[in-house]
Amino acid sequence: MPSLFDKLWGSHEIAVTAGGASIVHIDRVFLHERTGAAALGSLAAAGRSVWDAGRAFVAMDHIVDTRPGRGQAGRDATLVPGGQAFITETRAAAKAAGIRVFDVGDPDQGIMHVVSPELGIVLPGLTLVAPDSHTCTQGAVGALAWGIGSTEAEHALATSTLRVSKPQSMRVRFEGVLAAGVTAKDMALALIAAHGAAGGQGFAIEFAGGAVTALGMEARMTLCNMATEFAAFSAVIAPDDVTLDWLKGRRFAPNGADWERAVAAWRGLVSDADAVFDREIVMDAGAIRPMISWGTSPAQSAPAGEVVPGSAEKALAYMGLVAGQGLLGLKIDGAFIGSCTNARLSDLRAAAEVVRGLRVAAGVRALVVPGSSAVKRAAEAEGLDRVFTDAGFEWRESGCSMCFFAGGESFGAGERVISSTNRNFESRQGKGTRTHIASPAVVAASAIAGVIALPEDA
Ligand SMILES: CC(C)[C@H](C(=O)O)[C@@H](O)C(=O)O
Ligand code: SF4
Repeated sequence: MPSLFDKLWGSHEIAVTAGGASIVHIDRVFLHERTGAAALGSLAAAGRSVWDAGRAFVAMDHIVDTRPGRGQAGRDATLVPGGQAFITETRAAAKAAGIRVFDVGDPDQGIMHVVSPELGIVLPGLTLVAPDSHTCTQGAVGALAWGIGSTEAEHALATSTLRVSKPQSMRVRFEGVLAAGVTAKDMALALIAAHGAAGGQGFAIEFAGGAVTALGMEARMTLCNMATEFAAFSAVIAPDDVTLDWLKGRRFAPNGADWERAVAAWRGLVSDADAVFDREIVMDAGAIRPMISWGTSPAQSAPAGEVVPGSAEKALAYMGLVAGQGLLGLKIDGAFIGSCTNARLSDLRAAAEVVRGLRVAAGVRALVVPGSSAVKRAAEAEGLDRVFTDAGFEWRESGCSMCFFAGGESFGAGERVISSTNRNFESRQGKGTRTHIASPAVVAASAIAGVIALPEDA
């Protein structure tokens, strides 16, 4: 009868308050330098301490310099004016609290939502919170992971609990088989385009169905990552052999007999056949095409090749588009491959496959920013860095980089950028920058073509 979400919630709910909110046990807290100092600082100022520092982690990712060779500029380098304090204060506070920091220069540094699964910090059946909206990425391994505010992070650090209103449950089933060249990013954009940017609001989503179980682990993270742009509370995928194979041997994952015991428990983390959901959506995976956003919300996305609709004048004006216009063939100024959505090894491989032996079009600024330092090393071991740099891409150090303007670097006003990130909001990648979001392969193809293009046209 219970769904996966019911099982995760039920195993963590400690009490229900008179007002009906739940008190939930929190297994892991992840912080980053943009919001971490606030949480740790007010905790210390209140004279409280971290309940279990061994279950808290900090990643330096949001505002750290990602330009090649940042090491020489010092580990506190940032292009955010006045931003150094975020880095130094977060580091000092974490150190004082005994919390592990994945710092600049550390081989484990990277974007928190990439690093945490990569190291096996997030595991099936756990609850994990972080003051970052894309925390639900980590639900892809079968954990209940969601984004919170700094004040809640302070509370979670101090008590290993949180007060939360129980979300409703939704299952999104992608049935059928994806066509060649269609990715998890396209599945997410198709879902959000069909049901709106607020379609998941108030819901903990379980992604299921044949097209989801057929995804590799990293693609599952892409799908769960985009649940934030669907306004969902969180997203989860039931752990299966794909999950277990991917997690086995990760540094913080259990090993030996502990691993066997854990696996036996994780096998039960599935929705029962007769589980009831507050809402269910079924998507025909076979009908999904490569998606590209045309507006200023991920919901304003359409299959490549379709024309821009006439329903959103403000978004079209911002994007410099007119109704009835096609996106393919539109001239671009920038191409960005990076972020917690699409900068894992499989993403970089897919993009490299497209650019191998080709050159970025004149006038296009193209960048690849690996999601973690480990992804960067693995890509370099395969020679992917050379594939990109030979083609004319910048090959960066890991971090959030130009996924968001607040990282300190940006594209120019009016510039059209195709990006493997998750948000195409106004000024997200620079004041007045026009962002189109798409899969890494489509971004790579467009960089080569100099216009928005599909891999088969690059
Ligand atoms: C800076 C941070 C709080 C923010 C978030 O919560 O999502 C960022 O990661 C983003 O993607 O906009
Ligand atoms: S990569 Fe982008 S979306 Fe992800 S955490 Fe960083 S800023 Fe947010």
